[in-house]
Amino acid sequence: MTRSGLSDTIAAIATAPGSAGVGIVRVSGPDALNVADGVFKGKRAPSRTAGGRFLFGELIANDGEVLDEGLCLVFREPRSYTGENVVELQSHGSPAVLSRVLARALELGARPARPGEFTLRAYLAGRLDLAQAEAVLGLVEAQTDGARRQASLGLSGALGARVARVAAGLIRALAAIQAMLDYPEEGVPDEDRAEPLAQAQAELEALLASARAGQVSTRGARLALIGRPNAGKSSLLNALVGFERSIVTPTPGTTRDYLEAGLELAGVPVTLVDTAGLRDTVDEIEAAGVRQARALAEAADLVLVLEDGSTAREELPLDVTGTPARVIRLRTKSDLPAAWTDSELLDVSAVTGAGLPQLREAVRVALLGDAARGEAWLTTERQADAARRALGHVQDAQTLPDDLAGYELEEALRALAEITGQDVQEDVVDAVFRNFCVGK
Ligand SMILES: Nc1nc2c(ncn2[C@@H]2O[C@H](COP(=O)(O)OP(=O)(O)OP(=O)(O)O)[C@@H](O)[C@H]2O)c(=O)[nH]1
Ligand SMILES: [K+]
Ligand SMILES: [Mg+2]
Repeated sequence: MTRSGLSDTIAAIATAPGSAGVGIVRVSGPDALNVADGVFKGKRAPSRTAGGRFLFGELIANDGEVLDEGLCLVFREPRSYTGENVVELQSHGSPAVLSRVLARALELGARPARPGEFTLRAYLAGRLDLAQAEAVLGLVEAQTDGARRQASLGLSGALGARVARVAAGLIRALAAIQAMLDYPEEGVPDEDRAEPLAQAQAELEALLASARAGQVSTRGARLALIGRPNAGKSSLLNALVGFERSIVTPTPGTTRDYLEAGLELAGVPVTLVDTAGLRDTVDEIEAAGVRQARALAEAADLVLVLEDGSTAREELPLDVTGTPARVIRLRTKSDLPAAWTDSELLDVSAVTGAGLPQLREAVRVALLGDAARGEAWLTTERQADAARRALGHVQDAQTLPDDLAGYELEEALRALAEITGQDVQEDVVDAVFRNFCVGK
């Protein structure tokens, strides 16, 4: 997408494909009001709303045929989403009606909007920064409350504010360095440079720690349940999802093909993967399941390793030396008399539910770390990459003489500015908006 052609008027169906109670065609640009006049005939006096006005009336084709009854909402520039004149034509959410309304808008001089073009215009008009535009995409795509919360925080500008705090510290350090260079005889104290730099570094490290949490909370995570036959993997999956998703029997080797169940854990969209119990077996089907289980464990974001606490402990046919963040070890069937104990493992019972709250908390910590819930996180790889480069420059600045340190801090500030899009190349902006759907 390029920035040329932004002086024209665009139109698109803004609601999801398919039938629904209400559907919206959105029009933005200098001709939006003319388009509205051509496609909409009001029946009653306009009602006033905060941002503009809305009218009840009819949506009409070029030959005067009434397509549907509906509303016309007018948002005059600059008090609109894009900063331009915007009209939203609401009809019943019928694909047939919406395609005719859109066709009429195009006849009247609008052109089809490209993916993300409404939000791109909001960005170019300065109504949103780039991180906020990414948050719009995150909000549209949010499948869980956690993803929604992070997107809302991003959209509110909280991420921009967090980044601005880091930038302010760097500017303070830069000013101190400048003073040292210009007035060496004044004896500017070393702390004036060191303190804001150390603080900026800590804040950048916290921001980067939030990046993994942000990506997990938007993209979701895969959790594999792994263990010997009859360890209680299927029972635990059922207990976590709250219904009998997976077959449970006293026969070892019940689960062969793996199966998945989706749920929300700590605000994260999680896919639980139940697998075949690990053992050597001559059964061809079960052996294939065991091979698959190992591969699923490799590919998972987090592995729950289960061991039956009610029978003699057997060695796990699996290397669980993964980092603690990747593996949570469980002793199952804690409602039964313990055949062994191990303080390294978390006791759980699928039957009584004991230990499940602690398990959910352990999953939360493993997936999200200590990224604070109320704070804005970096949610895209683009943002994380810019923060990583900024941190590198800040670290370098602390080891260099003043004149070179100043240069590193300027580079760090440039990298930070990319997060909110104050200093980005057109192709980066295009890449951000390419991910949007038409109508956003
Ligand atoms: N008392 C008690 N029994 C349990 C618990 N979890 C599982 N069981 C029993 O242990 C047996 C095996 O449970 P499954 O959930 O099928 O175990 P699995 O690990 O999926 O077994 P495979 O699929 O064969 O590898 C069943 O008889 C379950 O009822 C538990 O927390 N407490
Ligand atoms: K079983
Ligand atoms: Mg099973």
